[in-house]
Amino acid sequence: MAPTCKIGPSVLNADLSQIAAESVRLLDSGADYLHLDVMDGHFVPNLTFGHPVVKCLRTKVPEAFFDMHMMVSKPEQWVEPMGQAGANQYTFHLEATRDVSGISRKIKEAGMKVGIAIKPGTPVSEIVPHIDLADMILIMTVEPGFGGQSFKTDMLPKVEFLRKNYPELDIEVDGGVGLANIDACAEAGANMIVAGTSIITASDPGKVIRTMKESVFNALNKVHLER
Ligand SMILES: O=C(CO)[C@H](O)[C@H](O)COP(=O)(O)O
Ligand SMILES: [Fe+2]
Repeated sequence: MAPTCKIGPSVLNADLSQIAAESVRLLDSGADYLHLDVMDGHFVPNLTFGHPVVKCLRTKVPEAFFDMHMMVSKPEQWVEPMGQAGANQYTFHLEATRDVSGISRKIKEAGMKVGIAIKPGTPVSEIVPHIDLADMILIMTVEPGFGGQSFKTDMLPKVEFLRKNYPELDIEVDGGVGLANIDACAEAGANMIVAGTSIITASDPGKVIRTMKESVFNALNKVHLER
């Protein structure tokens, strides 16, 4: 099935004391899912929140798709707690595990979709042997750890490679994405767009989300027409 366009704002740079209200505001602005950044202070030099927060958030946001970006050193450790907390997709970093098939099986057994992320320094070729295990591949367009960083355009060839070789794959970009680079992301073939700062700080988040959706929709349509 052809990939569809989905915009998933990250709440990383939102007012985390109001994470539920901020999540509702983003969903009411047209977000297709929520991208929740979990950091353990080991895999990345920053610390955010874990499954207890996700469990509470789920009670306030019962319907939304929670895309967990697990920037943690021991991703296996948090699979079951996140599944029980109500997460829908569990995206671990390829660099954080030696047993991709084992953790992927655990994620599916916990009732979640499998996401595999790679950092800017990891070649896209390293993901190829595992591609059949994944529901989604996340191409980091910043060094993971902080929101508000500058977009790394040189990551887009990784997206192009994946889209060319896996036309049905969900491909997500994450980090520094905004209106200045959404067309490049869409034309490279990304169909799941994570944007934090550019949406959270916008005076009209709905307008930013609609503009991003239009860009990705046009790019997906163009590819479809060229086939
Ligand atoms: O994974 C992340 C950082 O490691 C965040 O999801 C990403 O940075 C989103 O925030 P922004 O759009 O502000 O870059
Ligand atoms: Fe993220």
